[in-house]
Amino acid sequence: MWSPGSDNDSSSNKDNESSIISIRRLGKSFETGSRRKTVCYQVLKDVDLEIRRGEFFILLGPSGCGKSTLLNLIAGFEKQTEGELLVHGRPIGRPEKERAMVFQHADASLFPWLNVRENIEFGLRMRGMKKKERAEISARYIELAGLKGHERKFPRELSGGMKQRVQIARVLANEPDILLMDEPLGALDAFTRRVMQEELVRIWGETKKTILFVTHDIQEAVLLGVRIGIMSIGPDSRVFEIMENGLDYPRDLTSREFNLIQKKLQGIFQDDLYFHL
Ligand SMILES: Nc1ncnc2c1ncn2[C@@H]1O[C@H](COP(=O)(O)OP(=O)(O)OP(=O)(O)O)[C@@H](O)[C@H]1O
Repeated sequence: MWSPGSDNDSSSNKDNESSIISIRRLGKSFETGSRRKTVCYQVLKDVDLEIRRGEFFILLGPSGCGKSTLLNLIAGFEKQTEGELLVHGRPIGRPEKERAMVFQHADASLFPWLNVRENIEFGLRMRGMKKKERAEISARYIELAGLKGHERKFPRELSGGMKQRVQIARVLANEPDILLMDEPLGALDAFTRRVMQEELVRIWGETKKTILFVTHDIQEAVLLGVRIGIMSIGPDSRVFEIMENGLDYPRDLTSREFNLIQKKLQGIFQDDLYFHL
């Protein structure tokens, strides 16, 4: 058992506390409609958020509030319309390997003609890394993601949970600083999802990566997050509250403390005030 923020970072406490992502008064709007009549839809407005190095941060909010939009901005897939978004103190340009995205549907991101090992090595090969070094790195992440013995299988021969493991291993092989996870377990059955939640906590503990994880599942948020950023309903969505979750890992879904946090979050979403934020 270990506590959030205790032994999860081998670097100094100062480093542990420092921000890796700084978001100030961030806004994002989209122009929609036809060429004749365009409508501006303001998804995010005045988002302020600091993500600490090495933390497991959850973005929690209902469908359509703008969680993926915020993740896409951090990934560099989209550009903000207002405000500031800094990673390592620098404005974000294009997508880079230091900020890696894990998508909900692994099928869309894995190459069907490559086996597990080749999929994991893909980014390394593209960067011109030598075969021996690639093999060492992929072996490490195959082991870490629990894929040993499945290296030669193709995506079509894998279960949903295994495909998600391959996606995570491939992302980790590129040594990102930040993992951006957009409902990565949303497409899995309940049993596999539970297993993968535990695995993710283990992988996070072993790699010390900063994880920004999007979900609309309150139980998942309490199970995984060190801090939980709660988003208001769109349009003009923002992170209006951040809840600290100091429960030790691995977390017990049946414990009184777990249920108290879960109930507190449920209360926020059921309160009439939430709909008028
Ligand atoms: N490229 C786009 N053009 C126009 N509108 C967009 C675009 N991308 C997102 N939106 C709108 O922004 C809003 C937020 O979408 P987003 O996917 O970020 O929400 P979400 O909280 O991730 O939802 P879910 O949990 O259902 O995935 C939605 O109303 C969506 O229609």
